[in-house]
Amino acid sequence: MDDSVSDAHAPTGEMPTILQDDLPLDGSMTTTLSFETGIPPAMMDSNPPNSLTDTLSSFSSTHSSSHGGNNLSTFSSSTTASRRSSMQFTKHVPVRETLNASVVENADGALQLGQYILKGEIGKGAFGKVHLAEDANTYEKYAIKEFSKSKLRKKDKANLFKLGPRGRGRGRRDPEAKAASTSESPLDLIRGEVAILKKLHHPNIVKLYEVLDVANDDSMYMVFEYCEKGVLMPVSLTESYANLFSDAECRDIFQQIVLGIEYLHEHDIIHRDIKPDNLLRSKDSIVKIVDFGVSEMFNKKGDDMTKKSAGSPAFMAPELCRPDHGEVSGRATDVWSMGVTLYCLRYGHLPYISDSIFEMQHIIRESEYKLPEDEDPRFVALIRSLLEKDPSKRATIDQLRDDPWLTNDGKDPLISKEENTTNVVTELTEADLAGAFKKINNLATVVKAIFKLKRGIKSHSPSPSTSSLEIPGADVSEMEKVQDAEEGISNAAHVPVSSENVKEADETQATSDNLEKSIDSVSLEARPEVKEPSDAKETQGTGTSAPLSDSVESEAVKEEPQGYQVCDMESGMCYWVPANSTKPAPTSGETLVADVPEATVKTAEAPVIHVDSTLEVTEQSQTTLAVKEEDVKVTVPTRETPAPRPLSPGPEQMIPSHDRSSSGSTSPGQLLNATPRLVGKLSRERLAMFEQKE
Ligand SMILES: Nc1ncnc2c1ncn2[C@@H]1O[C@H](COP(=O)(O)OP(=O)(O)OP(=O)(O)O)[C@@H](O)[C@H]1O
Repeated sequence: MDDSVSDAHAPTGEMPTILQDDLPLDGSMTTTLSFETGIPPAMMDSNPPNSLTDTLSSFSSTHSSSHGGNNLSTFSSSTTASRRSSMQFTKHVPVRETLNASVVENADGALQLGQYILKGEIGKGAFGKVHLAEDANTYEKYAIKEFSKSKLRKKDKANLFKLGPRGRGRGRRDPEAKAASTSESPLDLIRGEVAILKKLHHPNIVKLYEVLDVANDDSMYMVFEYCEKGVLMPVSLTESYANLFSDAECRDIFQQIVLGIEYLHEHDIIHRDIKPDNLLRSKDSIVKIVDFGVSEMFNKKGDDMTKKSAGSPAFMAPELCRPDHGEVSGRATDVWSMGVTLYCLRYGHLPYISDSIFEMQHIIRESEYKLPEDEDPRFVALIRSLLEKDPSKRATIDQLRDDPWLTNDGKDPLISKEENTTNVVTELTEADLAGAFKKINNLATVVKAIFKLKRGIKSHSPSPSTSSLEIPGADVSEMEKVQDAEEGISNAAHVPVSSENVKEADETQATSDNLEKSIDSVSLEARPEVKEPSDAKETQGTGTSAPLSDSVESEAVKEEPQGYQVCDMESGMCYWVPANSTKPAPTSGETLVADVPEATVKTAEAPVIHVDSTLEVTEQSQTTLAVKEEDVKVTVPTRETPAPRPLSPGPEQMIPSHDRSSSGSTSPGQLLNATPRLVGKLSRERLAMFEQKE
């Protein structure tokens, strides 16, 4: 190996021992190669060049047209060419893991973490701040993501009652590994992301350099390459982004996204949360795919079938917008999200807009988006092939390679697939996961769980009373068992939809010292009875809680709610709780409210009720968690009543396409059993509301 070629951006300091598993199989550690000329590192391995320059020039001459340079647009010929020359497969530097880091104040009064001088906050993630940092020795800039361990722990607690290997980037593991890890530390939520990022080496994937844990402190850190130009564009549900990209810029950006995703897919990694927010740009305008928090790595080559839903609802593929969706192709869902992203880049707004997750899911499944009449027909064809509702007919990455718009009729082709994907990604192993961080105490042994519900009643005042509460069956091993059964329930994406609900929740959250952003938010919304249009285009309608965008041609007809809808704001998954004559869940007082600390309740008359109270789990035994709280009962399935269905509360109760006549038989018990989540008892006010409605 030629170690003389180094990664100019790699931080200084001792390199850790390189595990076999960290070594790219293709020798990419030896290379600093032009992405434009794209010399495969494998070629370097098999035919070591006499000099790097020789190899570059000879290879370049045979690939001189690989990026065309023929693009007629000013952007492409000037900016793109120079930018591409700086897109490099730099030397693969293994991720360093520092377990006993400290933050100290240096002589200049600045905070310093290891060799990184913290320069200020540049963003906020779900688990903490993002800092701009500078290497004290090289002055190279980095983005350092800070994670609060306590937030992660709380998130993990919430996940105890959810399913499966979920959370931030847990890769799919083999059964043995899964069995071995019956419960995991809060840091496992990041361990999966770190483990995946360790494997990746591509110009369009953000580079993770180091992970630092500060002992006896709440913080841990991930050191990323700095993407100076920030996110591609802000996406809003209410406003259009005015600073639109030109045709050539759009093409250039989308080409880079295609190359990054091709690399991931080729190595059996599904991103699952592609959107402009997760696409940053370096100072050279190189697109960097970030945030592998919900990504998944498949063990079996080509097996991308997943039952998980993840990602932000507005970018979610139609096949994921069904609670009972079963297995779907992860690659196809990424392609859909790429289509939504491209639409945003081109027009500055989303193709499907609603501030209700329910409506969003409905229109994604049933409605069409609008395109300008004078749009380039090549672009129209491309967007249609990406936003194809049938995943089996949706464009594949291979097909995109020859797309006329993307390649500008062949004048601006992509580098070859071989060049793009040569850097081999090795399979994710338990060693990767275990090695990513030092272990901390098993969360399953953590007895005290803080469970908060926000109650800020808009049109109803609370009248608290006190009761002693019990949670039967909150046994972690039992929860593990139901995890698999619950596979169909969505995975928690870390970024909630930017809906009004979320905004309200956020506002309320901001007033609470204790509220933790890290834990999922849940919304309870009134659900209109939906008449499913036989042909979506024939039906005009309004949304449940907000007018839909002009760009949406059809959706549900609104009627008086006959129950309510429970939505996980982060995953976008909703389930329907009927309020019919059988006195279902709400009036029984057994069912509701959330598995997370923050909830809003919507009904037709009282649009939003914030549920706001705090539960403190004070004891745990095999079957019981005792909780003190006002008017709230928290419960999970008991051993005697295992979850009968993989999904809550069963397809016939799931919105929006079920037959309402068949939904009345759902009992609170069924919902409870099928939903191994924390379930709260309704407050008196809330119960009264439902009783009045009946
Ligand atoms: N590598 C980076 N370079 C420059 N800025 C960054 C980088 N990573 C993050 N940021 C900034 O910080 C903001 C928040 O980071 P991030 O996107 O990771 O948060 P998030 O999506 O809420 O993530 P998470 O849920 O993973 O914590 C970004 O919008 C961006 O402005």
